[in-house]
Amino acid sequence: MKDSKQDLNEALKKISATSLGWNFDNSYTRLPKAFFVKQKPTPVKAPHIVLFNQPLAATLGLNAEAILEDEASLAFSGNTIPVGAEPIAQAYAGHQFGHLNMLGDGRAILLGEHLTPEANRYDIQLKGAGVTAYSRRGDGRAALGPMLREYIISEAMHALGIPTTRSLAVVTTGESVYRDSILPGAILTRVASSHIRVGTFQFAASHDDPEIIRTLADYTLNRHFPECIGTENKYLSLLNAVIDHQAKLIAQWMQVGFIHGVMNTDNMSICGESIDFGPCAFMDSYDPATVFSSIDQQGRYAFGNQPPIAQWNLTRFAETLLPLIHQDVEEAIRLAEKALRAFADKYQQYWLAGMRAKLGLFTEAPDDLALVEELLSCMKKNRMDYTNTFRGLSSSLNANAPTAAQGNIDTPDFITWQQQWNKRLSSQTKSLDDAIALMLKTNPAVIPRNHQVEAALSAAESGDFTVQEKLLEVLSQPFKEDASRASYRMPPLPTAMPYKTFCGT
Ligand SMILES: Nc1ncnc2c1ncn2[C@@H]1O[C@H](COP(=O)(O)OP(=O)(O)OP(=O)(O)O)[C@@H](O)[C@H]1O
Repeated sequence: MKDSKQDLNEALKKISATSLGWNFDNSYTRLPKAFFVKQKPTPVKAPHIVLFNQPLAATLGLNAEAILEDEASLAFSGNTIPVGAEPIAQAYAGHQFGHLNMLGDGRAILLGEHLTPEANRYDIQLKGAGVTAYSRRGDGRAALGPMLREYIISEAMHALGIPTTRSLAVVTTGESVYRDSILPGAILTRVASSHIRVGTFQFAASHDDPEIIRTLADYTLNRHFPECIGTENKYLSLLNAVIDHQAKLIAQWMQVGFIHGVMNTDNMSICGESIDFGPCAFMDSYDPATVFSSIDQQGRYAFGNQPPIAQWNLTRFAETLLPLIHQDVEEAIRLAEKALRAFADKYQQYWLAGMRAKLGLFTEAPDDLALVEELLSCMKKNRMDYTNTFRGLSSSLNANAPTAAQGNIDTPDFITWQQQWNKRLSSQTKSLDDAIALMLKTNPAVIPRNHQVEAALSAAESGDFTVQEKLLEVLSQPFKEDASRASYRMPPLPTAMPYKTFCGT
């Protein structure tokens, strides 16, 4: 992006709409009118682009090098609408902490679907772009801190190899938003394979018309699961595919210690991407009861509850599909229940396969589950750091490791566990070097530590984006380890106050 202070005129506005190279094809707007309302973003006073994701722009096939800073500020604030975009707010419902509500994009506006040169389809959405028909009593806006947080965490998740929506840009608006205090406003450009949520199906099912839900299911099959279309019962196949994707996703979250924090059904994406990074955070010391969100008083969305909550959400999804799965209600329920029961097995398989890799194991042995569970209970008892313990395991095997076995300790239970694990490793035909290599690409050295994220956000709120830029750079290579990154691996001080996250800002 070139730095330019040239004045903006109408001609430039027209260029800005096209010069990025958007290629919109808005299939969602061809759905029945119930699914969305047409809604343009509300222009903001003084848009200024503060973050732009060049690698993601390249993935999307955009001409990011060519765009001027002022053009980008207009384009990513919604002050100009790209040619071909058909801005809408999407309707959806959602079980929020167990209670069903009718929702919809209250502060997000979908510009449209961009087709990359390889014909991959991505939703381009502006989050914080103004009021919509679904805003209820909200102002349609977002504060800078939470949008930067979503940018950091979503990009960190991507670098960890976890399916996720992504962040293309953050623009400050020059306007204030009023929460508990007065905060700077911002807009995030979110990129997603789609924004079809479990809640979108719940919204469709709330209509007394099976054709509405069939239309959404067919649309979803075409867009995300074309391989299911030719099967004997394509709607049951859809249910199975969504269950499978979620089992895999949640297993990946559990392997890196990610706590989503607000797994409401409107925050579960049908295509299996992580979405909505409001109150999420990564766990430091291992404890399945860990909760960071200030509003999750019962621990509904605690770390260890994420797999059963995913199954609960999938059950709500299955309910919406019942009329499509079979004409006979009892048979439909029987088929759906069978599919849902498979979630636990699938999840366990994905999780155990991932945990084996974290321990450098290439083969399967009957005692592996017990080996993993013993390590976790030792970590819990000794309050060991989840990320550093796993990363430290490979250093403990390697006398030439770049750093000391950071995170590992010498309590009798951990030493006994290490002996069992070493025995298990030596039963493999693969070499120890192979095991170490597997572990080093499976166990991240760096995750978005809560205190690092907060430091980046508070610097940004006072106008200094360099802390965030450095953090983003480190997080873009989470498996890399060198002395310059050592401070990013430090857990919070034991004396630090318990960390709290907040959503809805
Ligand atoms: N400031 C706001 N103005 C209007 N609606 C809002 C506002 N904040 C949240 N909402 C709406 O409240 C609902 C729940 O909010 P939540 O914080 O889970 O979503 P979000 O972060 O805005 O959106 P998403 O799930 O798309 O990431 C959503 O329908 C959202 O659009």
